[in-house]
Amino acid sequence: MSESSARETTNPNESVESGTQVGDSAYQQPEPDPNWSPPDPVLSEATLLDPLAPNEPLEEADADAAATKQAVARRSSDPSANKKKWTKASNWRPRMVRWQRQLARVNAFEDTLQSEDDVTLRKRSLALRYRAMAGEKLGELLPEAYALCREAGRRSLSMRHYDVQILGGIALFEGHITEMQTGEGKTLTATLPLYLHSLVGKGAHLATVNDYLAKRDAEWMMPLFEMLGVSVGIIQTEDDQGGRRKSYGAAITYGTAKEFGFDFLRDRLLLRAQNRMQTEMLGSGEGGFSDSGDQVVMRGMHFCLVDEADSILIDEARTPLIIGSIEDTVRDQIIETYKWAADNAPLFEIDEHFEIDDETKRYELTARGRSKVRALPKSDLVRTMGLVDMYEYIERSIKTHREFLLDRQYVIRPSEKDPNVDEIVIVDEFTGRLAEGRKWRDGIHQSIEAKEGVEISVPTGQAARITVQDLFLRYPHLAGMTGTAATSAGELRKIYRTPVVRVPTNRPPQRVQLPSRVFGTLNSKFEAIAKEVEEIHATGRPVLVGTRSIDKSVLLSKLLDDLGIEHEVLNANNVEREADIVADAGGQGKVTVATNMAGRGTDIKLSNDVEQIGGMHVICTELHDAARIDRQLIGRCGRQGDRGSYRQYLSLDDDILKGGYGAIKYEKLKKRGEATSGSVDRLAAMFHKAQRKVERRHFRDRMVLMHHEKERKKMQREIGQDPYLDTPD
Ligand SMILES: Nc1ncnc2c1ncn2[C@@H]1O[C@H](COP(=O)(O)OP(=O)(O)OP(=O)(O)O)[C@@H](O)[C@H]1O
Repeated sequence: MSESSARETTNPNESVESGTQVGDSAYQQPEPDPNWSPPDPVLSEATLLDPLAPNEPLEEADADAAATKQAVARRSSDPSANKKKWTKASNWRPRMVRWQRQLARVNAFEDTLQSEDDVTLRKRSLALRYRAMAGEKLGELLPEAYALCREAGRRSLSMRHYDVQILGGIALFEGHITEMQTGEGKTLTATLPLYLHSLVGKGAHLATVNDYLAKRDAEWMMPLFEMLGVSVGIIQTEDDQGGRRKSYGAAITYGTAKEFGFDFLRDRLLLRAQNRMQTEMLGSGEGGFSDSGDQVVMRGMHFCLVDEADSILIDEARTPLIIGSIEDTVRDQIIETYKWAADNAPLFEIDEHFEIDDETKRYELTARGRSKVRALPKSDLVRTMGLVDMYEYIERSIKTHREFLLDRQYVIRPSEKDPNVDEIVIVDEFTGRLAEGRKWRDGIHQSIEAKEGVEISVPTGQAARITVQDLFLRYPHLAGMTGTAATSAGELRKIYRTPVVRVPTNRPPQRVQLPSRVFGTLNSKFEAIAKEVEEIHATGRPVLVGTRSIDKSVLLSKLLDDLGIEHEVLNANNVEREADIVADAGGQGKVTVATNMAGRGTDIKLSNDVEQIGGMHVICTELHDAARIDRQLIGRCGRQGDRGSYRQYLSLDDDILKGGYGAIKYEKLKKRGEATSGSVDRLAAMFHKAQRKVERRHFRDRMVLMHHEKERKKMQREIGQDPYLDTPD
């Protein structure tokens, strides 16, 4: 079938190919420009986007937030990040001119530094630290600090920061979120502001999305920091308090946003406990000194660079971080009810016994459904549960039966604590990795445990909580990096006061988008995907196929086996071989089927021969809930100006349609889609519309959470309680 010709179909099982490129405009890669030349170190207005509209004053969400308030005030009073300066579009140009001058100053150091030995570099670094500690402005130290970093990168990692990376680093120092294309080297760029901010000795944090990336990036960049005499700490979920304290004691600390948040909460709980003890001892005449041996692990919050900023600052912001407290006294009753609901949920029929609200995704029993609940046999323990609670248990269990599926949203694994006991481990929707230690809230996790017959983890009350928004607003200096911030720029600016700038690529992008294909059914889509793999594989180009879930990676693997195509599968069940699989994936004739694990942080290097025959081809088998995740997969090809191509496959069975339009509308749309004789572009647009609907729903969830948290904290403060700690002071 020709790539360029659009055609129409009425057969749902047949592939439909769109004649033009479809979808988000962000997907559309320009044809490589033959006249392209490396970006002028001087950014042009066209390449560096204006950071949108003026910054609105941050609504004083919570007054506790004395610290938050101060942090924001400090950020605003920083001359380089002065809020007022952002209010006029005309003020954008002076900033660019300033950044260009800074870059020239960085470059001016290069020859001198290159002629110096390692010891002299380190002495320079030490001298910078003294100057910073003595109160010299970091902006003044920036040119030498960035030049030192660049030289250390060149010597220790054989990577010299490109000019565009230095410019990105300057924007980060000034509190921006920089949008850098996938594969442009965010990891190396991060070293610049981290090093500069670390000079004042208050710690610089890099927050990323998972333990794996925190460790990988820290270890990768470690030689550079070591050359400059800067210590690096890494926080991992399994670390004990002592290990954490040591890591936070380092000049630069890599960790996940989640761990930073939990450490903040644990420290806060500890401080309160110590204060209480001290007060009690004073009251009992024992004197005011107490030393329980426990110490807080963090040493304040000074600068945080958020990697994958939209993922952390936006996606993760939907759920607050919560530390659980003591066991619930009605534990047995609750466990028994979860089991009872799991056993009975499959007896309930959609429409007859329950309905699903398209907008809110809430499951609600109908009158017949409720009477069915009342009629169900129950043990004494369940019977003592309130009727309304019983309805809720059943509704929740119906939801988990329908929406939470084994090998998609979760896997069952022997527990790390006790290998004889199985446990549910969430598969992170955005990274495809196992999210060890994370649990769904609102009883969903327990409901799934009951469904799968594994031990039900005792639901706990909560002792402390913080939202991602509150956490990051506590840092006086905040910046972020991402491959895909532009779509979230408004939200980021409004909540975090961080303007978004786009940094140009170092070499021209050469990634080519092939027209999307739409199918009637999932099976016909996967068969066509397998055929495309076969065709591209025959040319020798490596192929990477991204699937949305583990079970679909297994399905495709079977189809490829049938065609006799040798391939590797990378999913959360196969983590041990990840490094080997990724190292090989860019070789000639390699085929790799991967879940979103092959997203952010997967740097597939092409072998030399592959670049000549067209680079890697990426196949996206389904749209994800966030367009950003699709772009991350696409970003595995065409990195650093390499050649590459990608194609999006869609089918009317795809989850995104159901998720976006709701079950009832989806059925109607499906019928229309099957019978459509209209434009294929319109069909594909329907999928992207569904994706935007899901994104908008998530946005609303975050706004509701923020509003709710704001009210909650106001109330806590009114009654004189710490807004982050839930049990009474
Ligand atoms: N200045 C440089 N000189 C040489 N190689 C570089 C430079 N900067 C980045 N690279 C290379 O570019 C590749 C991509 O880097 P990195 O993984 O940090 O990109 P990224 O922007 O984080 O991508 P993604 O968002 O897809 O994870 C790596 O192989 C890295 O070695």
